[in-house]
Amino acid sequence: MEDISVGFIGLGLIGGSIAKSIKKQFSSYTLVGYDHHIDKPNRNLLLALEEGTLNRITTNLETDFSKCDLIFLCGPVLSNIKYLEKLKPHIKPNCILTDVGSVKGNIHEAVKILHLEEHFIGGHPMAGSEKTGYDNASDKLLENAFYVLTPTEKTFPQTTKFMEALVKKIGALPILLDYNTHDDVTAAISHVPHIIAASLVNMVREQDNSQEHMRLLAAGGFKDITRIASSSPVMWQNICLTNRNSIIKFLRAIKADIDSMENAIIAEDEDFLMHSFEAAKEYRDSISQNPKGAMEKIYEVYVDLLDETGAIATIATILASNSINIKNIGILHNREFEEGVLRIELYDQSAEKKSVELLRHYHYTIYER
Ligand SMILES: NC(=O)C1=CN([C@@H]2O[C@H](COP(=O)(O)OP(=O)(O)OC[C@H]3O[C@@H](n4cnc5c(N)ncnc54)[C@H](O)[C@@H]3O)[C@@H](O)[C@H]2O)C=CC1
Ligand SMILES: O=C(O)C(=O)Cc1ccc(O)cc1
Repeated sequence: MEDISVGFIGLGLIGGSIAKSIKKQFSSYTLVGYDHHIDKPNRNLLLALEEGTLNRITTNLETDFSKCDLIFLCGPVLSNIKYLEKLKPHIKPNCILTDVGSVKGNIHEAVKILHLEEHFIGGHPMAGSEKTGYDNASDKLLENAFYVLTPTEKTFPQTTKFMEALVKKIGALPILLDYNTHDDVTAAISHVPHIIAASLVNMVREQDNSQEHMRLLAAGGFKDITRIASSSPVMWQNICLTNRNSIIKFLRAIKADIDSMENAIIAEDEDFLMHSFEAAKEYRDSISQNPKGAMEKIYEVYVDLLDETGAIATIATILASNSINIKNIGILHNREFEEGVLRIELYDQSAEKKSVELLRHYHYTIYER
């Protein structure tokens, strides 16, 4: 990629991490930063300039961003939208505008109204943390994380290609989605979980006794499920205000589920409770331990185990002697496989296909799921 000028509006955790990664991969690119204190540059920008991540900081969008080939909008989702209008009269004809916001529908609507579709491609790195600010930014933050891009039919193919290449170069995994699908998916796996984490913390805060025993005894499970409640309040307020339909849909679904659990507890319905926890465990266990928390495709084979000594070793040997590496192996007991079945996780689709063929060849019973 030829040397270009890249602008950042908002240089906190995500903007800072992208800027650091780009600077590391493309040291000759010119990086310019702007943040929301118009009169005096803020701490995030000064730190990034001092470290050499940014070449320049500016308080003047009109002059400095008119030279940019690529501009990242990295503030809270509602503020990103406001910058579209401010930037429109000043950007170069071939400038690419992108954002990192957790909601995509709202910014795409604004882009349409402003006739900026030929400049804009939405983005959302599916990685981050409960921390904020440039102090916590890292060139490693996006490594191996999915990075959603939301081109539309108006996006130039070369813009999509350029962004895919850039995302790969900074170590993330580009995935193209339409913006409505993005907003539905993230409502279920990110936005509603955040609301639940916040509600759980608030429930404990309100229900604790005067000696604060709940706060004192809050243990691993509570801390795991509520870590994200420490995230930036303004960011989550903006997300809730912009992805309303999808969030409301999934909040209603989970409220219905909690109601069913409550009814089962009132009715002492042992089976219902057992099946609910079993189904949750099975699905959760099937989500592999990706370090960034992203859901990746799982390649797996289920095999009936013969009741004889060394049965697992025989299967492992068949696969190993055919150069198939096993990622994970274990016996699974659940309602579907009451007697137990051997679950073998592989690294890719071709290993999965080859394993099925081989084990069938050796007369093993394979279950397709
Ligand atoms: N925190 C996370 O884990 C993730 C956040 N996102 C999205 O990334 C965006 C930024 O989030 P973070 O970097 O985490 O937040 P942050 O709080 O670390 O950084 C936000 C930056 O934007 C600046 N800012 C705020 N309002 C502004 C305005 N009106 N004009 C210019 N600058 C402004 C702040 O000064 C700060 O430097 C949000 O849209 C969020 O939805 C996306 C993926 C993950
Ligand atoms: O901290 C975590 O585990 C997160 O899930 C961070 C996060 C927050 C918002 C996003 O849009 C994407 C990722």
